Amino acid sequence: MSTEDFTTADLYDEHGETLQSCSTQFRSYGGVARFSGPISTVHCHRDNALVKTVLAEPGEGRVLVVDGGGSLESALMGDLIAGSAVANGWAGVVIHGAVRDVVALGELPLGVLALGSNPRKSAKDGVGERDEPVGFGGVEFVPGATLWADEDGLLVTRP
Ligand SMILES: O=C([O-])CC(=O)C(=O)O
Repeated sequence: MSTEDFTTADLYDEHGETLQSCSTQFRSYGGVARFSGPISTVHCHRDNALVKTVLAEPGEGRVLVVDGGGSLESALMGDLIAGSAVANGWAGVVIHGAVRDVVALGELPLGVLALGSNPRKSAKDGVGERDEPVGFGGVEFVPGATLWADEDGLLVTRP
């Protein structure tokens, strides 16, 4: 399914509870509000080295789901890492945490959902896990599952 021809409400009406619906109220920071793709994950806490590494790899239309534990104490992505995601073909990034450089993020052709923003940067030690299931907002985000996001919210196929 391309990123232009769905709405999450129509998907829910068609597929119902075969889809998981995320109750976390994200804010959209990217230049693209509607996006979809297979999930990859990073789990980290106030350290974004893994986020940078993963988004520098070929995205092939994937969506990176970053579970930052909901911390708003420092940003897990700014315009440079997001620009790398665009250059490498990622469809979007969903961050259970904070971003920064929000004006620049809004000009990028990338879906970006986050809880909030903070100008403070994160550590670069590379502590965290990648491509393990993560969960928030009542949804289990399993690598390889499909995520759809638009102005109404975020849906994920059930594992
Ligand atoms: O480097 C960082 O920590 C995040 C950032 O500001 C960027 O991606 O531009």
